[in-house]
Amino acid sequence: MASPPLLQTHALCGSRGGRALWQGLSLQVQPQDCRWLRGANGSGKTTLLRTLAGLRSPESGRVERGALRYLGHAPGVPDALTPAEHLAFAAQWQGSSASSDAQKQALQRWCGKAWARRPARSLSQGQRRRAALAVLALPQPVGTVWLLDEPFDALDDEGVSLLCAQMQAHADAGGAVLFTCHSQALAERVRRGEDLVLG
Ligand SMILES: Nc1ncnc2c1ncn2[C@@H]1O[C@H](COP(=O)(O)OP(=O)(O)OP(=O)(O)O)[C@@H](O)[C@H]1O
Repeated sequence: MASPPLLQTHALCGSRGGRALWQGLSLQVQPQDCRWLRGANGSGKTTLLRTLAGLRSPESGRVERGALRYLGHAPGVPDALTPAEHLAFAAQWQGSSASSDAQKQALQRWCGKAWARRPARSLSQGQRRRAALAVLALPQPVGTVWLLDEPFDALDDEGVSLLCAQMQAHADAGGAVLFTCHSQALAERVRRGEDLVLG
């Protein structure tokens, strides 16, 4: 028997500034999916991810969701926090059982020793992106869906490989990923399951 979807939408419609972006979208995200959400600039990818995450109301229709992690286009690490503090705050906020060991491992994997305890305001875009991505390495419920908006932005080659491995391992473990990315070559390194195309 097929597994139940981890996230699904029913006749979802979305618009922005009076312009319809998508209509009647019935999407099912299954365990082990790693799906590329693609479309031209302005086609509504960010708006859709935010709607799926519950950060924005749809025009009509509904979303059924379980555990999820949303990472926006901007890394979203507050200026005043260090990557270590951001991770500790995220672990607490998620109510995750992330031990200090799990936090340490996530920090070591993603953030350099030289800057993991410096305020984000003093970090580069790539370092900030890494601090945001470290949160995904914390323990989380089985079947969590990751909604990632341009997660490869600003990463160097090593960061890209690390993220590809993290996305694949998450899908292998029964989670799912829906991601945007403007590079076909990058998307092809991780995509699994049908693309979702807007526009
Ligand atoms: N604050 C806003 N007010 C009105 N319209 C907006 C606003 N922000 C975005 N839009 C419009 O909503 C549409 C969808 O934007 P969205 O950011 O979801 O697209 P996108 O596919 O993620 O684009 P990109 O590939 O450029 O990141 C665009 O046509 C944009 O002009």
